[in-house]
Amino acid sequence: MIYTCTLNPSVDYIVQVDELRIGELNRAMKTATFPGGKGINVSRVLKRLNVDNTALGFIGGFTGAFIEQQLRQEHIQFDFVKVPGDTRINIKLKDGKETEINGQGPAILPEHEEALMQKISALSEDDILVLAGSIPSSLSADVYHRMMDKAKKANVKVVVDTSGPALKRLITNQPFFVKPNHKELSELFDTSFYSKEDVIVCGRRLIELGAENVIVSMAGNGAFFFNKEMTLFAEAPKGTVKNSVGAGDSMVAGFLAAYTSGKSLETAFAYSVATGSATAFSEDLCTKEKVEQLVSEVKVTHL
Ligand SMILES: Nc1ncnc2c1ncn2[C@@H]1O[C@H](COP(=O)(O)OP(=O)(O)OP(=O)(O)O)[C@@H](O)[C@H]1O
Ligand SMILES: O=P(O)(O)OC[C@@]1(O)O[C@H](CO)[C@@H](O)[C@@H]1O
Repeated sequence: MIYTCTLNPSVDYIVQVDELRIGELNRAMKTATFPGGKGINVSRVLKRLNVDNTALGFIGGFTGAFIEQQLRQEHIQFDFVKVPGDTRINIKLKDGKETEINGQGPAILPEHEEALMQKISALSEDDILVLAGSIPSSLSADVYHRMMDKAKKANVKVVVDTSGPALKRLITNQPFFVKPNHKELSELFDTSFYSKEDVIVCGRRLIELGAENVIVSMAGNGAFFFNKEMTLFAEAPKGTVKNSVGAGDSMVAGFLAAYTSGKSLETAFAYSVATGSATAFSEDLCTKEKVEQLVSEVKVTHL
């Protein structure tokens, strides 16, 4: 079973305005509300790709109830730890550009953290654990590290989709799969990228540091795949971007859906890119039909 873990889920409130005027009254042309948070997005896309999974994490209040209700409607299993306080609301403002304001989220108490750790300890070999998203400020920065230790003791494969110091700390713990975008990768090595070769150098360094499989996404400019045996590149399919929120999470889901169904790593990489673009070209997260349609457009080359 695949388990996703979202320490700080969100209700994503999408607000579309003609032109955002700071300091003035803006009237929305369109609004929408989605259950969000990186792990929850991975869960939703996996389910759309017919992969059963369970969403873990912390949830609370009326916003938490909304997320649970939406997941129930989509027949996604969840086993959240309930916390006092409301799950955050993240505002995604669209006026041709995308401006995001992510909330803080409720405080997590030690007993809640312990309850989640117990769920992680109960995972077993053949399970995959996806650790995705930011760490709430009330938890210590090494929380993912401790979760990963528990999971690895039980031979659980761990997938990491986070950034900054948390990502740096986790790489040496040999995650099965990580998916930074090019900006997160350059920040990780405190450098700037001027060419694709620069990206390749840092991508390969993640493998040397311990990651088993790495995808580095570069939005419309395609993506790289790295492991000990190969380096691959894929162009992103062409299309009109409607929403990039969750495109990266969709890549994680696409890769895992293909990999767990026994496809080769090359094919899983192509699925990953197709799934990311299928979400980028959709209002909400992608559909399976859109992914199937785009995957034939993704040409993978060995470098
Ligand atoms: N302009 C685009 N054209 C085609 N595909 C795109 C475009 N932007 C994003 N994608 C698809 O989405 C994937 C992930 O995009 P990106 O590199 O922005 O990841 P990310 O920053 O992790 O995303 P997120 O917005 O979810 O944080 C890309 O690899 C690509 O498949
Ligand atoms: O604040 P974090 O945890 O870094 O990111 C949260 C978030 O921006 O990521 C998802 C898209 O990847 C959204 O659903 C959600 O609002």
